[in-house]
Amino acid sequence: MENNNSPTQAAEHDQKIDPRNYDDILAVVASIKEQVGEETARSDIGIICGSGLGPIGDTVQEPTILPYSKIPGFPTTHVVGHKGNMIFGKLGGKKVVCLQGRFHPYEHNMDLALCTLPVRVMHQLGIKIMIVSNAAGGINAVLRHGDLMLIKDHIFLPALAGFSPLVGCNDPRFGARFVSVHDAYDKQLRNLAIEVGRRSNMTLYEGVYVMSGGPQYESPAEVSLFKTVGADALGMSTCHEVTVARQCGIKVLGFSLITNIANLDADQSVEVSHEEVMDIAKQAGERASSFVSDIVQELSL
Ligand SMILES: O=P(O)(O)O[C@@H]1C[C@H](O)[C@@H](CO)O1
Ligand code: HPA
Repeated sequence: MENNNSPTQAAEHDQKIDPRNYDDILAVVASIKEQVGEETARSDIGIICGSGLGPIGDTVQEPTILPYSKIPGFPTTHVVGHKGNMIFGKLGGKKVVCLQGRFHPYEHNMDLALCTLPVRVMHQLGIKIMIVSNAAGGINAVLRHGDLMLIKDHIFLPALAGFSPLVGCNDPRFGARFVSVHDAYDKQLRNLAIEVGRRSNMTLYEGVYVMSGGPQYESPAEVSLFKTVGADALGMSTCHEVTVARQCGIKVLGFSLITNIANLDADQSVEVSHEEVMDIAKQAGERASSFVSDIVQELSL
C-alpha cells in the first residue's frame, strides 16, 4: 500500500509496540482517541472485513477514516483487497468500528499476537460484539461459489501446533490464562443471522471453518484431511481473532464467503488463485455486506 505519511506520522507508526503488553495497547487506544476524538472512537460493534466483506466499510454512515499507517504499532496489510483503514461511524443505527483489512499470520511471520492487536484495541474502544468475515474455499459438497456460510465452530490448526495468540506470558488484565472456546460463535447471534437470512430469502449454510497457516493454498490431500475431521470451509484467517475476542468476553458472529471450491482429488483438481477469490468476493460481496448490515440493525446490545 502506498504510504503518504508525513515523517512525523511515519515515525509514530513505526513506534515499537509490544502487542502482548497491556499498557502498550492502552497507548495505541489513546493515540486513536486523540486522532478521531473520544466520542467517535467509542464503539459498540466491531467488524473485521475479510476479502469477502470489504464493501461493508464503504456503507458506514458519517464515516471517520483512520488509515492503519497512522495507528502506532499497526502493521501494514499487503494483501490485495484489504484496504488498511479503521472506519468509525454508524451502521443500522449502531456505533461501529470497521476494520477494512486484517493482518494474516502468514504476512507477519506467524506473530499471532501482533495480528490480533486490532481486536484488543477494539475491546478497549468498547465493542461488545465482533462480526468477522473471510473468503474461504468450500469443502462441503453443498457449498457453491458466492455462498455465505455462517460459522458455527472452527478448527484453529495453527494453534493446535503451538501458534496461538495467547501463547506467552498473560497479563491477567487481558482475561483468563486458559480460555474456553466452547461457545466461540454465539448461538443467539447465529439464530438472529438465520432469522434475518430467512426473511430476505438468503441461502445461509452453517458449518465449521478451518484455518490453515497459508499462504499456499491446500493440496487435495490436505483438503481431504480437513473434510475427514469435519471442516466445511477453509481459509487462512479469523480463528486467531475470535480466540482473542473470546478472552476479552466479546461475543462473535462469523461468516465465510465461499470464493472457490477446494480440491479434494488430485486427478481432477483445478488451480486456485487469489484473483479468483477476489473476483467472486467482488460479485457476492455487495449482497453479503447488505445482509450483515441488516443483522447489525437488529442487534440488541
Ligand atoms: O482475509 P481473508 O481470510 O478473507 O483472506 C483470504 C485468505 C487469504 O488471505 C486469501 C487467499 O486468497 O484470501
Ligand atoms: N484456501 C485457503 N484460503 C482461502 C481459500 C482456500 O481455498 N479460498 C479463499 N481463501
